[in-house]
Amino acid sequence: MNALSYTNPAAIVWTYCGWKPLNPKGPKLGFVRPSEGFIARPLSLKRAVAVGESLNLELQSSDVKLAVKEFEQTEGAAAIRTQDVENFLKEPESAAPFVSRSAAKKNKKLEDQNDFTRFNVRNGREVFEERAYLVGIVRNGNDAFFGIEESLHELSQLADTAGLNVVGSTYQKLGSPNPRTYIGSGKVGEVLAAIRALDVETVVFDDELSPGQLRNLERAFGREVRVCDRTALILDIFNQRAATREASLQVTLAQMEYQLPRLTRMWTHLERQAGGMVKGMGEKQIEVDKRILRDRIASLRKELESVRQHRRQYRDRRSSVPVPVVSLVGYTNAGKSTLLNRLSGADVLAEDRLFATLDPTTRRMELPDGKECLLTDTVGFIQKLPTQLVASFRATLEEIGDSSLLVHVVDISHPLAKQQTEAVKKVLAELDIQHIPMLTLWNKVDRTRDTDTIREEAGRTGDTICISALNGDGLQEFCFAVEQKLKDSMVWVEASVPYDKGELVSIIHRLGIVKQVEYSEEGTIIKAHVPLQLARQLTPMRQPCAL
Ligand SMILES: Nc1nc2c(ncn2[C@@H]2O[C@H](COP(=O)(O)OP(=O)(O)OP(=O)(O)O)[C@@H](O)[C@H]2O)c(=O)[nH]1
Ligand SMILES: [Mg+2]
Repeated sequence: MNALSYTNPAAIVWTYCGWKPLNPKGPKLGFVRPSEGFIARPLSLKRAVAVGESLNLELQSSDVKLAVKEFEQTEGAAAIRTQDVENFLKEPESAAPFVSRSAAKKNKKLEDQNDFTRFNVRNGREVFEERAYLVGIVRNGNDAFFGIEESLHELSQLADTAGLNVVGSTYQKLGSPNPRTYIGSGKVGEVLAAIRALDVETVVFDDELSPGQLRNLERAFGREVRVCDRTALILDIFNQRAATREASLQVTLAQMEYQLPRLTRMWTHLERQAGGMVKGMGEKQIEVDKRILRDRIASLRKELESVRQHRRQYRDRRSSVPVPVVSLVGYTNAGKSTLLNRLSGADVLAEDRLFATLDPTTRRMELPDGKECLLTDTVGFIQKLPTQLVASFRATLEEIGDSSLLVHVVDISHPLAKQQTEAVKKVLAELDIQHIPMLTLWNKVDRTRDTDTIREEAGRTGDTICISALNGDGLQEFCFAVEQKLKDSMVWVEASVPYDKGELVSIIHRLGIVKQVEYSEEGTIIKAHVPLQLARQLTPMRQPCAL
């Protein structure tokens, strides 16, 4: 049958694919794929337009009147290339025979394998640069503080960090995400058209997808297209970046917990880099895999606990010399590591990518008055932080609770500086650390245009200092502020330190502000402002303070 005998573009598409009409005379055409006996329902009007557009077919309203109702199984339409259809429409008889979907994919895979230029080195690993397409939604009455464009922009930065090549993006306004496919079915068709037009290999969604949504979207886009969400992307980045045993255990655990309910071909990204591809897992296999996964999760938890125990002991030892700890917190890419490097001469990786730092790094830093403190760099925050990650990294984040001072680093040159600040505050609020004094740094002032206004605003906010970690602007002011804050948080003690504990006296001199020293028969009587932890150590030796 000649496809041109149909006026419905969808029908042309299906016939071209070699499908047979179910009822050639009826207005609502269904089609049967002969080899598989699969019955396709007609395309919706919207979908037909989308498919038609992707095929560059000119649609008349009379053409599409026939195309009604939802069409969910889209595999057939997806395989056709515009050029093929054009050739077919011009010369139906002599056009090249339709290349079956799997053969076309095989060819494409071979092409890919030869495409060595798409292997890039990221985080010391070879990553295949897949072509990615981003999809988000704007919820009506959205109370999120990130606009959709910004959220997608951030998603594209994440994709870039993960080693993907973003070729396009789209979004849809919805009351709430579609429970079956996250976006509406019409939009699914549109994305599918884009997948074909741009040769997309991975579609990344801006929110976490439910296991059902993931499955349905995978089905809609076909097996060769990887469907992935923001969470999977962040987990992927963390996996690539984890350097210490603890971080890599935490990430693996988070990944497995995410993977468990979604056990499909989701995690082929890394396997694909290794040259393999898990495909066509049978139901039974999935059940077996789920059990294996559960067992591994349990043993990982145990291992993680013992690693943490180790670190806790190390930390306890460290706190036996109670040097005040200043923790740098803030949104990812705010400049925390750059600041740490600048102030302590450390050599922590700082780069213009999200999540450069995963492991807390601590360095000694000298303050203007000669006192010292420990400066700790922490993992950056991000909006929509995956819950699995929050849980896994909780222990790392909780260490912030031991600090004497929190320094919130903000990239003030970022257009969304305010929203990022709020997102960080939200995570901090969940950590039960409100009692710790906080200093805010507006970093990257060298990149801002109206520096004076920003400085004025910082002045009004109080406890906010403008700096440039890059060129050193404002760092002296910052150091003085840290010194002042630490002093403010010190406790006044009067203690009689026995002579056999002479080392304590030198610690008090090193960390505290000593006001008076006297020598009695029992020991050194010392009056000083000292950090809280040191005051606790001195408790047995303390004397009642004179009022
Ligand atoms: N212009 C300018 N760039 C800066 C400044 N501070 C940091 N940067 C740049 O910002 C980027 C991110 O800096 P990092 O120090 O890696 O940021 P981070 O907060 O540690 O990021 P994560 O580890 O990902 O959380 C790097 O390219 C830095 O060179 C600054 O004061 N001015
Ligand atoms: Mg960093």
